[in-house]
Formats: sequence, C-alpha cells, structure tokens
Amino acid sequence: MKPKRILLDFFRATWYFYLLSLCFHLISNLINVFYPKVLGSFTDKLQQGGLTHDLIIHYSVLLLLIGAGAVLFNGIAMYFIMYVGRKFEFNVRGGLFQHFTGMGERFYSKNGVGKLLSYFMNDVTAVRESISMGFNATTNAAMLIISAVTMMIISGIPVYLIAASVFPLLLIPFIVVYLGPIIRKRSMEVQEALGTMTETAEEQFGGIRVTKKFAVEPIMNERFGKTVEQIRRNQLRLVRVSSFFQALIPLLGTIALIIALALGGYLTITQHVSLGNFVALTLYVRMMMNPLQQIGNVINSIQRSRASLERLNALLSQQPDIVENDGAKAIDLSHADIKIENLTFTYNPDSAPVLQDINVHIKSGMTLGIIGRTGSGKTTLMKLLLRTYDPAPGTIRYGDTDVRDLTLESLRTQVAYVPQDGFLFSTTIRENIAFYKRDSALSDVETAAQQAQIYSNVVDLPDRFETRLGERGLTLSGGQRQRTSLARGLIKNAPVIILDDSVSAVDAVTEKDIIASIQKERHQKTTIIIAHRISAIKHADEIIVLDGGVIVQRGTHDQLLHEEEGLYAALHAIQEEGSLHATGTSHS
Ligand SMILES: Nc1ncnc2c1ncn2[C@@H]1O[C@H](COP(=O)(O)OP(=O)(O)OP(=O)(O)O)[C@@H](O)[C@H]1O
Repeated sequence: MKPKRILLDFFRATWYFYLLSLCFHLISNLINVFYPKVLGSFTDKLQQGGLTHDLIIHYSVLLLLIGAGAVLFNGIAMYFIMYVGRKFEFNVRGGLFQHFTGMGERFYSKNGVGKLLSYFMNDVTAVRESISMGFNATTNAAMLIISAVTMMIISGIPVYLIAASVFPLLLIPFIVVYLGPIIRKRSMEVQEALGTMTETAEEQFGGIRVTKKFAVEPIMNERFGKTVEQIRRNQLRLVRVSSFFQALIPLLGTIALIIALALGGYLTITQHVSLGNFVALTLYVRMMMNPLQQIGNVINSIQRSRASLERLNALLSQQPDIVENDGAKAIDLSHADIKIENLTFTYNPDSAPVLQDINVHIKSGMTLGIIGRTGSGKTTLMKLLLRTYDPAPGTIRYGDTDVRDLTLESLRTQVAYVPQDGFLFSTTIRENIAFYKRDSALSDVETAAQQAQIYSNVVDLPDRFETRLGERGLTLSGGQRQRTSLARGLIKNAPVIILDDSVSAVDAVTEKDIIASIQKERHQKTTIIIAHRISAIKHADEIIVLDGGVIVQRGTHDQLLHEEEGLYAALHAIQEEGSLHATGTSHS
C-alpha cells in the first residue's frame, strides 16, 4: 500500500477553491496597495499648498473605497479558504473513522481510545488551522510585498532605498529554517502529552466507579495531575522557542522601519525623495509588518501541524492486520463442520504459544463445551475461529474452506459471538438486541430476550424495550447486561454461535433456564459454549478441557467424570461441594 498523503490528495481535489481565494486575495491587495500612494499624493498636495475642500473630500472618499474594497475581497477570499478547511476536517475525520473501524484487535490493544480521540480532535484541527490560516496569511503577505515593492518603484522611490528598507525582512526565511525543526519537535511532544492526557482521562472516567469504591480518588488525582503537568512542561518548552520566534519577526519589521525613517528622512531633507514618497515608503514598510508577523505565526503553526500531519498520514497508511485474501469467498456455514487441525498460536513471536497443537472436529449441529482454568486459551481459540487474529494456514477450516479464504463478512455474519462482558451502547434495549439488524421486528427482539431470560426484567422497565440505557449500558445490573448481550447473539439465529462465558454473571437457576432454552432453540445448530461452571456445558455432545493452551481431556460429561485423575473431575468435585454448601446439604 502506498503511504497516505492526505494533504496532497486533498489539494488535488480542491485546488480550484484555492485558486478562487488567490484571485480574491490578489484583487484585495491590488486595491489595498493604493492606500499609501494616495496618502503620499495627499501629503505632496498639502506641502505644495494645493489642497482644497473638494480635494480633501475626494481623498477621503478614495481612502474609504480602498478600505471597503480591500476588506470585502479579503473577506470573500477568507471565506473560500475557511470553507475548504472545514471540508478537510470533515473528510479526514470521516476517513479516519472508517479506517479505524477496519483495523483489527491488535491495533486497538496498542492504541487506547483516548489516543484515537486525540487524533480525531487535536491533530485534524491542527492541520486544518494551519492550512487555512497558512494559505490566507501567506498569499496575503506575498502579494502585499510584491505589489508594495512594485508600487514603490512605480512611484519613483529609489530602488536602493527600497532594498535597504526591505533587507531586514529577507532574513526571515533563515530564521525559519533554523528554528522550525526545533518548534516541530517540541510541538510533537506537546501533542503526545495531550494524547496521553486524553487517554488517562478516558480510562479514569471509564473506571470512576471502581475508583470510588476503593476510595482512591487522591491517587487518581495525582496520576492525572502528572499527565497535566507533563503537558504544561512541554507546552512551556514550546512557548519559549515559538515566542522568541514570533518576537523576532516584528523586530525585523521595526528595524526595516527605522532604516526607512533614517535613510528615507535623510534623502527627503536632501531633496532626493519627495515628502509624499517618504510618507508612502514608511507606510508601505509599516503595512508589510503585520502580514510578516502573521507569516511568522503561520510558519510556527505549520511546523506544529507537520507533526500532526505526519502522524495522520502514518495512521492512515497502516494496514489492518486481518485482510481478505484475493479469492476470498462467501460460503453457507449452515451445514459446515469446523475442523481445527494442529493449531498452535502465539500473540507475539517472542513469547510462548498460548495454544499448542489443538485438534478438534466440530460437526455441524453439535454442541461443544470448553472448560479450563483462566488464561488457558479458551477465548484465544474463539478469536481464531472468528479470525480476529490469523491462525496458520490450513489449521482452521469451515467445511473444506480455510478460514483465511472466507470473506470476513460471511464469516462474521454467520458466526455469532457473545463475549462475557458484551458492550452495550447508550441507546434503547431494543436497538442493543437488534444490533446486527436494526429493523428486526419487535416480536423477534422479544423472542431473543425470552431465550436469554431477560424478558421479564425488560418489561418491568418504564419504557420496556424502548428504555434507553446509560453509557455502556450501566442502567442495568451486571447479570442483566450479560443477558441483553446474550439476546443480541441469539437473535441472529446464526449457523454457529459461540457463547464465551456468557452466563457467568447469572444465578444457577437462571443459567439452567438459559441453557435449556438454548438447547431447544439451537437444536441441530452448531453451538460452542465456554464456561467455568460445569453446569453450563455438561449437556454438550463433546467437552474439551484446556490447560495451559493444550487440550488435556475430551469426551462427554459422563466420560470425563470417569477419568477420576483428570482436571474435569476435580473441577466437578469442587463445584459440587460448593453448591452443596450453598444449599446447606453438605454433610461435612
Ligand atoms: N491480545 C493479547 N496479547 C497478548 N497476550 C494475550 C492477549 N490476549 C490474551 N493473551 C494471553 O493469552 C493467554 C490466554 O488468554 P485467553 O483470554 O485466551 O484465556 P481464557 O482461557 O479465555 O481465560 P479466561 O477464562 O480468564 O477468560 C493468557 O495468558 C493471556 O494473558
């Protein structure tokens, strides 16, 4: 993939706006540049004693027209640039969002939500501001300088006087070249510190309930304070160099003015330059100072935003780690067996495998139970089935098709995955359940809710299925959230469903009802249930026991119970004892 160059692509698509703006800037400056000349001629008339009432009115009207014309055309030029700047923001934000949604889990585990938000907000705005402001100020200044110098020459001001007065201004590019990279580096540090702060804030607001329950607000305040302090330090470092830079530009302007006054004054006294031309010269030099100062600001802001632009280009050039093969096909998984053969997987090449030599044949329509200690690789195995991470070629096949040769859409629409902590959106319960198909009939939503045993809870809520949930579904209890997420998986009625510890937060009676309803509804449909409680999987056609990434046992519930030395029987004994204690029937 070619590296992304968003600015170049954008300019290619919108160059005519810039051209239009350039034309209006040109008109505005051509009008504006007459202002010193008119004043110069006014001064000459005054000196020669030829000023009449009519002439005063004439000059006043002329100056008014010049001012109004310049402002009007400058305003139009600015409008075009601001318009196109907002378009840039809109395009890039849309593109970024689309790009981010295509990225895989590995990308999100590296980039926190706060960081991504910071790219959206700070970086895009920084680039937009610098291109809008940059274009306006640079074209304005360039045109003004060119037209001012031309006008001075036409007015008969000696070239050596113009050259001497304008010379200090020519030093600006050298200062820019020297200070620019320093500003850019320091600005990058500020942007990074801002990203860290957004990330910390996002995480801390997200975890505020935990913070409060542990009464650790002071620690959190201190941690957040450190990130803010880092921003302050970085910003001060940036301000030191950028304010020095910004102060230098007007200083050079002032030196130019002093030369114009001193040398111009001398030449006026010695009759080499008319008083009118002397007034015009000082006004022209004064006139150039503001745009030059703006250019200083612009160059500063361009230096700062180059860091943002580089980051945005780099981000948009990143390829998702999971990509569809060229010949990927969509196949119907309704009757496809899932074959896992000699599957070994590691998240990082340097670390030990998380799964080792896994072999499972999941016949179409069967129920597979997976149990194992925490961290034994159960979820990882499911992520590979969904191709959230890439398994080695040939190790996972649906029917006869390698999972890598399936289109991602066909895979993920036909395999429903219900995680343990399903994220709920801050919208209605109905929309959360009908997530994959927003226009599902209410009756389908209700049926799924019944299967997930959440129906009776929902109908007790004031707006039933139209009840809006708080952020991340926090209006509901943990068990209710889990069952809503389960309903979201069940409504798909997909050929394959994976329940990844999806009933861990419900009581034993509700779990039994959910399992019974799943058994009924998913008869003849492939169902994979991961659980820590044996009660949730004991009905499965086959159960595999994972330990340390390896299948250590497999069979039906009864077969596994007979392997008395096995992990399964041990887990069973512990859980049975626990439930006997819980129901008060223990004899010990
Ligand atoms: N994105 C990741 N990057 C690196 N290592 C990971 C990643 N996700 C999981 N792991 C590691 O892989 C191992 C298996 O994790 P996995 O989530 O598959 O276990 P699990 O059996 O589902 O656990 P649990 O029952 O607690 O959900 C763990 O040691 C975990 O630390």
